[in-house]
Amino acid sequence: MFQLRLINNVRSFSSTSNKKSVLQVPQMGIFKLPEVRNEPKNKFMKGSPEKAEVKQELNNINSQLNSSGPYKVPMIINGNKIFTQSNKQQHVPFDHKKILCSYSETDKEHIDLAIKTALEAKLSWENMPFNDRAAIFLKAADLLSTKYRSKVIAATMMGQGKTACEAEIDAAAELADFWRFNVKYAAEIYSQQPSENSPHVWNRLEYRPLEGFVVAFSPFNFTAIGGNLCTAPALMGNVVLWKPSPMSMYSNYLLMQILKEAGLPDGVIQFIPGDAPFVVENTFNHPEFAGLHFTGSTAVFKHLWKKIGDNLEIYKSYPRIVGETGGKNLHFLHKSADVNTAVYNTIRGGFEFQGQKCSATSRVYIPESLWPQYSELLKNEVLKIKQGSVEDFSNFMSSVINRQSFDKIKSYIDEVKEVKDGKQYILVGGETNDKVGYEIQPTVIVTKDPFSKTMTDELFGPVVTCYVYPDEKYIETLEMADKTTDYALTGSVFAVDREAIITASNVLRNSAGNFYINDKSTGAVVGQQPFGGGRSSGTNDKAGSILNLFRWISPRTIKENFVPLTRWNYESNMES
Ligand SMILES: NC(=O)c1ccc[n+]([C@@H]2O[C@H](COP(=O)([O-])OP(=O)(O)OC[C@H]3O[C@@H](n4cnc5c(N)ncnc54)[C@H](O)[C@@H]3O)[C@@H](O)[C@H]2O)c1
Ligand SMILES: N[C@@H](CCC=O)C(=O)O
Repeated sequence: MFQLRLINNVRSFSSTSNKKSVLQVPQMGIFKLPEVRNEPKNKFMKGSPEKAEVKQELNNINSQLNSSGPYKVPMIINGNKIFTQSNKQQHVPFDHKKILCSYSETDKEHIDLAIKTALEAKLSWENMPFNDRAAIFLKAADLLSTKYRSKVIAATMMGQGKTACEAEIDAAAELADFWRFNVKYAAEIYSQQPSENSPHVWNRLEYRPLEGFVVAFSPFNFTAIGGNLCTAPALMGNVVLWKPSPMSMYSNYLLMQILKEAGLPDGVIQFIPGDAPFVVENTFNHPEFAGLHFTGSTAVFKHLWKKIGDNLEIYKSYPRIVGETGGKNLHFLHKSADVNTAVYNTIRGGFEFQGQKCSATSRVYIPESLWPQYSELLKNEVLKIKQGSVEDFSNFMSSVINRQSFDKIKSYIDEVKEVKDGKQYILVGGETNDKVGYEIQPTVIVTKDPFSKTMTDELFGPVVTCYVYPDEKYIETLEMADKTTDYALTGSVFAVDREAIITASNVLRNSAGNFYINDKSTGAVVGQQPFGGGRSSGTNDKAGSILNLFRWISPRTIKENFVPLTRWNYESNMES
């Protein structure tokens, strides 16, 4: 393990109160962090304790909803739970009549209060020694992975429609990894110091947080992403206003409780559910707006970037803009590919969590020599997929998140069914049902048009489109795939032939920020595959890596001279 080399030996800080304290904190040791490893994932096998615990938490949620009604989620500003008159609801996607929670929406008065009290909390927070800041997030990771594990998993299952396995990967493992690995990366940043010192000089780098506050907007599809977007800047000493997604409100609220229990001082992260454009209008117009940490759709991110540009004259500093957005991710098979591997990975990549991952496989290129075998196996296996409530652990898939998403995906499928131009057809799936949940069958479309709408648009649902190419046109088809969409998030090549792998890697260099060889386009693990894409898919600042943390600091160079200066002129000046 590397060592923490803190430069600021003595700092002043106050703990949870907003009063400025004069308490001096000496540094009497250079502390080593505990070793960080990826959180092991439970499998929820029959009879396992973890399965029983999650089932119990699901029962607890149902009992609460039946006896007392939906959970009530407040804003949290400066540690205070605030309920307003304006309430919205989060539904259960696979049983949409059921309301999981109602949440209070922010108004102008409370956004102003959140900004004011965050800025008041800032000095104490940034002055807290790194060891203590680190301990808060390490403790939060441990609380999440033990005491709160099943509770957050159950909330993610009910609210976002994830199966137990998918919720485990996201809400337990990935978030614990984000919180632990970010601490390790922050320590690595702090230990990066100038390598050279002239005689009698000591050069240092101090990694200051940004001046002002950061705003985080998070998407519905990963509880972990919400928990990372607000905490990564906070770990580096920033204060953050977090607007969670309306469709992940309850699980995200639980994270605030964990952070509080872990010792996060009041005001450092303000939880402000609300109308997104309203929150934008009332935070982006502040001189102390210092950064945007966004994950969501490309259109929204581009809109936010323009807003920030329009307000540039207002700001004290140039705001940092970090945004990870949509994808149109490909699987590309070479004729040497292992067909079984390619098919099974396509099913996992395309249909896990109903295809609602930015990294979900949504276009597949198959050489014609493999198509008969590939299409038959794919069709037969997709027909075996069980879909329904996530409370039934034997289901592999559930429902998409809401009515808007259901209608959008259905409209794309219906168009393929209705336009009988002989260019595309449905190989398997294509049925939809919104009676109980927003259910869309796993659907495979086959197209002769490599630029058809389902080959280019992000659908964010369980729809995979296949394009069959002549075996001898491998390079040309790779080149075409590179130019097919504006997105460049994830992509995979399936091949045994090493030359084919090298060719794909070269041609697709800028088509994917995460490139996989004989593996699916989804499932990046913190600490192993830093995640993010280029082009319209985002700023590629790699969530859960050291690169992301660099965006939340503004380094100060410090040079100290130990020897007094005895004259102002130089030796060469003495001759004349
Ligand atoms: N690249 C990645 O790492 C990554 C990860 C997860 C999700 N995503 C992308 O996120 C999208 C799905 O998530 P979503 O449906 O929650 O995305 P979304 O863009 O609808 O919402 C994301 C966040 O932005 C807010 N928002 C919505 N409209 C807004 C507006 N006009 N102004 C300001 N904020 C606004 C939402 O309330 C939410 O908090 C997909 O496009 C997916 O690819 C990307
Ligand atoms: N990091 C996740 C995707 C996050 C986007 O939704 C993956 O690699 O599958």
